[in-house]
Amino acid sequence: MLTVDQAREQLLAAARRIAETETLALNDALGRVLATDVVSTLAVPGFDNSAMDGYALNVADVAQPGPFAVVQRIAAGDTGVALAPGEAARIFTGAPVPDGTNAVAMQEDCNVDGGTLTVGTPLRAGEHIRRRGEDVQDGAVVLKSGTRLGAAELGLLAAIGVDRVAVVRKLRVALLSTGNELVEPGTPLAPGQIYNSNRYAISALLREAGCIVDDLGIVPDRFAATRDMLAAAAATHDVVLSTGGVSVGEEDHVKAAVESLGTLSLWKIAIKPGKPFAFGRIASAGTAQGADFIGLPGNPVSSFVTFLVFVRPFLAARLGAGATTPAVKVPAGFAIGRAGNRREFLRARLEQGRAVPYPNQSSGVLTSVVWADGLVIVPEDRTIADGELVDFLPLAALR
Ligand SMILES: Nc1nc2c(c(=O)[nH]1)N[C@H]1C(S)=C(S)[C@@H](COP(=O)(O)OP(=O)(O)OC[C@H]3O[C@@H](n4cnc5c(N)ncnc54)[C@H](O)[C@@H]3O)O[C@H]1N2
Ligand code: MOO
Repeated sequence: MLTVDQAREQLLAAARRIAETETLALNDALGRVLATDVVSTLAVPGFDNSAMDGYALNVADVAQPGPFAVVQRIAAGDTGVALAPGEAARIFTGAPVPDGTNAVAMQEDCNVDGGTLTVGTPLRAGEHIRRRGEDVQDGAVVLKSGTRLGAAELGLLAAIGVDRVAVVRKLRVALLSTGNELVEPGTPLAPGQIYNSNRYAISALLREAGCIVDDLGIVPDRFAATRDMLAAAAATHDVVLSTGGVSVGEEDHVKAAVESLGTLSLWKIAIKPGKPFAFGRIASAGTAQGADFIGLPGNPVSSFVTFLVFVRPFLAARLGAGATTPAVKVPAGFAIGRAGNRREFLRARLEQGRAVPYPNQSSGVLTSVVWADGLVIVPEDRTIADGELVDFLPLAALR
């Protein structure tokens, strides 16, 4: 068996970075990956400005509490004129401080009587002034190529006046489901049949990972049809992903068809759930190097977990982005007395700061993933004592 780390390393090494880019308006770029570094052509803030509603003055001019003569009024969007010694300006948050200012007094600390200001609380030089460039300096690299654009990144791009960004084009993924027992929701079940849940869960995970998904449905149970479908998918997609049919005893045409069109490695990975996992490449006339093939295990929790642990970082690498798995240390709200030989990802919740696993950890129980807000990592060959610190991966950070 490969360890989780070995499997991840091999996948990342095989991930060919997408070179094509497109330029999008900021509002269309949410979740996309920056294709170039972004350098600011201006400073933010662009000018020294007031952090408070109050009075701009110079504490070196007049011994506090004053008096200062209030001679001008500067609102946000206005510009003032330089202060002479002993003068103050009525000023509002965000307004440029006039030359000669070295502090702003909050209006709550001020007493104004007929244009004469006294300040009740002693002020230090620099207080309540936001300096030019304290957020972004002119010429600074504000975001690096490979950054995934979230709400904060889009706000920062707007703050430096950028309205369009070059991003890596989306990955095109063909999704197929294998299994004669599968039926689509909306259709009645015959004995022995189950609903195709992976199709919906994995399609959603792919879209959350920034992919365009073409859902090819349930593969027909014939070799030639399967091979033709895979060849066509590989010609027009970056990745072909299937669920089911990767374990040992399976009568499954996907594996044979992938092998007839390219290469396939069936991996046994020391991970629970999700031990069987297939990875390969399908050659095609349409693309120079063909499409990647990923075969996820059929059990719904196994496909979900292996997607998060392996496929998500692989797709991110193809887009030139990093995918972090930000584990936090939390005390175990459980104990495991017998060490296993696979690294286990328990579906768990934080309750009073302790990680509590869902009672049924079977790889068919999708309720465990819905219930959980994270995955506890139980290392291979280890027991866990109640209260011991364990790694917890918040699901929200993995999607
Ligand atoms: N003798 C062995 N049997 C199994 C092994 C093994 O090592 N030796 N591994 C087990 C493990 S671990 C897993 S995980 C599964 C993976 O099997 P496959 O990837 O071949 O998946 P299937 O056999 O097709 O299905 C497994 C399970 O999942 C259900 N399924 C499949 N597709 C879907 C879908 N789209 N939506 C909902 N549920 C689906 C399927 O009905 C089965 O119940 O193999 C073990 N066996
Ligand atoms: O590893 Mo399998 O994924 O237990 O069900």
